[in-house]
Amino acid sequence: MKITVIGAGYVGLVTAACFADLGNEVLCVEKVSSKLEKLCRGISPIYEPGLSEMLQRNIKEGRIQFTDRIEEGVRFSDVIFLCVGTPQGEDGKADLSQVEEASRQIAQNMTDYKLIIEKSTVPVNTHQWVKKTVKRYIKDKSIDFDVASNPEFLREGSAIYDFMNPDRIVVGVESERARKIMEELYRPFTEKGFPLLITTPAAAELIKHASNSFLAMKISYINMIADLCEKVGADINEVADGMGYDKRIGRDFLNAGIGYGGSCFPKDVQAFIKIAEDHGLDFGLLKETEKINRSRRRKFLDRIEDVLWISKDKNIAVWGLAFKPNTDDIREAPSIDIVRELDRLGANLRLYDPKAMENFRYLFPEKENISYVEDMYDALKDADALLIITEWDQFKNADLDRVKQLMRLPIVIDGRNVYDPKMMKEKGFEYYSIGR
Ligand SMILES: NC(=O)C1=CN([C@@H]2O[C@H](COP(=O)(O)OP(=O)(O)OC[C@H]3O[C@@H](n4cnc5c(N)ncnc54)[C@H](O)[C@@H]3O)[C@@H](O)[C@H]2O)C=CC1
Ligand SMILES: O=C(O)[C@H]1O[C@H](OP(=O)(O)OP(=O)(O)OC[C@H]2O[C@@H](n3ccc(=O)[nH]c3=O)[C@H](O)[C@@H]2O)[C@H](O)[C@@H](O)[C@@H]1O
Repeated sequence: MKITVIGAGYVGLVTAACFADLGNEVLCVEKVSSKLEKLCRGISPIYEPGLSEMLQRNIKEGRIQFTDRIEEGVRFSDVIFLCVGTPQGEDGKADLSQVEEASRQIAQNMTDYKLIIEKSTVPVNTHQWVKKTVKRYIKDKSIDFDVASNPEFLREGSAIYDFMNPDRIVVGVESERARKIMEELYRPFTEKGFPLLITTPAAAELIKHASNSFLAMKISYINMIADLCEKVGADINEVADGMGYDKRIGRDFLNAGIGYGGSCFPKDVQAFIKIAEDHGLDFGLLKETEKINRSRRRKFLDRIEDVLWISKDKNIAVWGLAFKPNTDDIREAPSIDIVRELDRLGANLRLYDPKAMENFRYLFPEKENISYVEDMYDALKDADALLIITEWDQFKNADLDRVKQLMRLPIVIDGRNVYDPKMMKEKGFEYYSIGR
């Protein structure tokens, strides 16, 4: 099948690469010239495990191409995925200007039938607005078109695996024609037994926001339990394991820590609160979810101040800047608030992340008290404390004897519960983690 993907970000690029890898012919439209220039040279502008190799393979075999010309994208195929950004806008509402712009551009270039598929996360009933916009801007009003909702559930860091092995595929359609195209598109998945749910577009849009908000709520819930564990001397991991064995609860997303970040949970929870509000409902549960999440970063900073007494002039090593492991994405990462505050307090910070340092440097350029190191152990020389903010595997597998040897003081403040407290104590560390 021929497919057009608009927007080559984390979702668009993975969608384009995976559909190409499944044998489709894909044209990906990206308006940012620096990204496009890289893509045309076969270089992924983002880090996502396996993505570069997949892109290169499919470029070589002629199944994927890139352009910045939307008219080319509209001409190329009848199936157009909208994978543009829907960032947080004013008052926490989703900013839909990229969706509106792309819908308008598609309409202005349409000369025959198109199926426009929202893959971006959008508020319920956005498909109505996309339809209205296309109807307004289309030149030939007799041209038929459909709008479908096909939310994406991939996680950064395991995006290709998630896309290729979905728990479910959700497709919201209004016409038989659209349903048939979507079923054909996802046949390689349904043939392997992955479930495909056909719903209305409104239900599909809601499923996405409801799922993300539920997962965020699960994280805030376990973080509250972690606080309780600290008060009563229980271990949050034991509690989470004990809860997780119950199939109705499940162990996933019960990892306590410094809270969720990333480009989606924070903005999607906010947007869902606003969506409810727009329909006269007070989603207090999600407001609390958000409040708990925000307080995690402050709590971690308070812990640092409690342990070090004064952060000023202390040498602090920071391991992990990305909002989660296996990505270079730092959008809404807890590291941002933590580094900003420690910088304000006058600490000397030596930062390390396997993939996210380039992005972090844009926000925090190197200066007298902020430096970046290429080797995680170099961050530790004469350090008064080590902070762990992202649970990359290389931190889990660190040579702890070497860590201790390099540091001035063997203090580790771990925001992601990477190590076993008993083992750390035996090794002579002063070790602080979450909920244990
Ligand atoms: N990042 C993630 O893990 C997931 C994101 N989503 C949702 O998918 C959507 C996209 O997210 P990301 O890929 O993270 O965003 P992103 O910001 O990384 O990518 C969006 C891309 O679209 C491009 N773009 C915008 N308007 C365009 C236009 N008119 N023509 C051509 N290119 C255009 C932008 O330049 C940008 O490169 C959002 O709604 C997000 O909530 C859903 C599931 C997972
Ligand atoms: O809509 C989206 O963009 C995506 O949002 C999340 O994916 P993502 O943000 O990429 O990564 P997650 O693995 O969900 O982690 C999000 C944040 O929650 C934190 N987290 C996750 C799990 C956990 O148990 N505890 C916890 O603090 C992570 O550290 C991270 O900061 C969802 O998991 C995806 O299903 C969804 O498609």
